[in-house]
Amino acid sequence: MADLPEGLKYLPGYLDRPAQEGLVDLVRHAVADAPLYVPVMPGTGKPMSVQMTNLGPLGWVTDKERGYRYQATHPVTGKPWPAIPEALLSLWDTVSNYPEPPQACLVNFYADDARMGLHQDKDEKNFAAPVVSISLGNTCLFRVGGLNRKDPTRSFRLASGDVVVLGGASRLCFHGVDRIYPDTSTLLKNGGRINLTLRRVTLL
Ligand SMILES: O=C(O)CCC(=O)C(=O)O
Ligand SMILES: [Fe+2]
Repeated sequence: MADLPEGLKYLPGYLDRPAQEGLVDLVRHAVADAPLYVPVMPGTGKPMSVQMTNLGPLGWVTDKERGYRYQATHPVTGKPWPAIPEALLSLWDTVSNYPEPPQACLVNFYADDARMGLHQDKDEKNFAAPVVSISLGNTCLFRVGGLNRKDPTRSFRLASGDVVVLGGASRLCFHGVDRIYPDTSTLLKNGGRINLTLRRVTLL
């Protein structure tokens, strides 16, 4: 696709249907142990429209008082996050071009009316490693811009099985999800969209 930021890899249809079903199954099992919860914005305490959980030694969390950060335990259960499944570690190995494994897999669940505002992924200490994003379920409208919030953006749809790698010069590009298109996939029985992002958090 033309005009994508340098370093952004867009891999449409990267995962076939059986691979997508396998990942949904793994996510379902993980969510039984580490339930989805509603994160709130720092300061205002405003709830996000996306529900979240994590896999891996570290997980991205946010709350009113302490803001955005990574921590080793689920904020509701207090338990360590479930492990990142082998299928995701191997996907990272194939597409990340980074020698160390991911330390966090953020699981975002979007109901069909959820969205995610334009933001940078910058709570990691490691910007050399890419963020690898996997889309499952209903198609979304994804927007990506530049390194400044006001830079021009371009939008494209991410369908179930698509993978995006925000690496290199695109690692800190602003991005967000403007909308979910209902009934565009049969993968999730009750609709909505799951996004998984694999991240390296620490430098070493
Ligand atoms: O849902 C997506 O495609 C993007 C998610 C995202 O940007 C994030 O979790 O930081
Ligand atoms: Fe992001």
